[in-house]
Amino acid sequence: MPTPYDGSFPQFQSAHPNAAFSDWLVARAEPFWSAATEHPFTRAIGDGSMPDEAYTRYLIEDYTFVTDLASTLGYLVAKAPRMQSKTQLSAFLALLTSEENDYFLRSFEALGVPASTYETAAQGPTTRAFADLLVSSAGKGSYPDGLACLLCAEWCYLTWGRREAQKPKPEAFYLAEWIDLHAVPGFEAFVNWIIEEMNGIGPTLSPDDQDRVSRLFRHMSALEFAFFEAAWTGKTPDLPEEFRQS
Ligand SMILES: Cc1ncc(C[n+]2csc(CCO)c2C)c(N)n1
Repeated sequence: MPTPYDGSFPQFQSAHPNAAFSDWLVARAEPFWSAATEHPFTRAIGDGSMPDEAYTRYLIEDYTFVTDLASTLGYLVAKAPRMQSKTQLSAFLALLTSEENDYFLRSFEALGVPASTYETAAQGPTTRAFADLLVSSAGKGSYPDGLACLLCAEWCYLTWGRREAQKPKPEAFYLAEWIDLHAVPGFEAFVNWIIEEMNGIGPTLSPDDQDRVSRLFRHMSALEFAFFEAAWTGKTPDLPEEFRQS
């Protein structure tokens, strides 16, 4: 696994003249960024080795989390400084609250999960920590704080989605569609927009704000890893020491 870069953004730019702010965020988020985007769970989605039990655990947790993501996007629409940004974020919010719900319902049916289970499921501790960081950063923090968390969540999914889309399609529709959803051009365009938005704003922030944004992106990367790990193993993973009290 790659080791983290621990310098500032200007230091990173002197060493890598073509580097963007988002490249610095990824470099600072290692080894968690790679551990999340290359998690065995993400490879199993595309290679036919996914146990039903693990995928069921994952979807039940993810279904609860999508509600929190919708709240996050609401905060970001409110805080975005420009109309063009509000347009992008609200279009994604509309997608998230319509088509995606249908995917979950069809998948639960195929996996034999009754509505009484997925409608009332309480979030496990990892999902709660993940959703809390996302919602509180967007709600209580600044626009760049919330954007950094959204960037991590969506870019992580685009990264594994594009990789798994190179493999032959899995038989189960819920696996094939989950890959498609994260590898289609519309999703890629949205993630590229978040990357560009962050690359535009990041360099204008104070050193303290840049540092905080990078710590949020790093913390989110660790929680994305933990989210896959919880689904994959059926156990709650311990978070690394550095994230325990923040
Ligand atoms: C834990 C977790 N992290 C990120 C995503 C990514 N994500 C959330 S909504 C959405 C839009 C289209 O699916 C995407 C990519 C997820 N699902 N679950």
